[in-house]
Amino acid sequence: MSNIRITKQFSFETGHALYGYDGKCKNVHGHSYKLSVTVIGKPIDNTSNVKHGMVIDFSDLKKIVKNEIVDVFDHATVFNKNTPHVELAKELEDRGHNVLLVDYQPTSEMMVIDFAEKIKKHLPQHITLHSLKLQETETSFAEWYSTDN
Ligand SMILES: Nc1nc2c(c(=O)[nH]1)N=C([C@H](O)[C@H](O)COP(=O)(O)OP(=O)(O)OP(=O)(O)O)CN2
Ligand SMILES: [Zn+2]
Repeated sequence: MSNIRITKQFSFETGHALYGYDGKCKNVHGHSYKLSVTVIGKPIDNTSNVKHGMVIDFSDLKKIVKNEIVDVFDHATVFNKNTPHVELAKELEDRGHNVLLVDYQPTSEMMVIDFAEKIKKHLPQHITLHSLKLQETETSFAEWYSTDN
């Protein structure tokens, strides 16, 4: 049976600020992120399996990515907890805002690395994470490929 790549796409709205950056993205601002998740595996070849013909049910992939990423990042503001932004984060949290502290600079590169680790932990054994594409704006995106790592 051939190996097949399948992809599911997601979107979420997230705020962030790049502490120490020398451009406008040092300010708190937000993006409508688009995330494409591609996994690779062989379609199940067993007529008595309800998932016959599927690498992984798109809805099972959706559950993993929704639980691990979309529901966590959507309408949250992400700050690097290793910077003075942690004080701003605390103030916002105390005022009831949805704040997410991460231990990295929240660029699209670093977020996609984080997402890859989170998704890999929850995939069934016979499925491999092939790649992720995180689109921050219409013209900017970062990609993670298993073959590069
Ligand atoms: N390598 C990276 N560079 C930048 C990142 C990043 O995550 N990785 N992030 C930002 C900002 O957060 C923001 O995304 C601005 O990006 P940019 O593409 O510069 O956005 P613009 O709207 O100015 O782009 P246009 O050229 O107008 O489409 C900055 N850099
Ligand atoms: Zn940004």
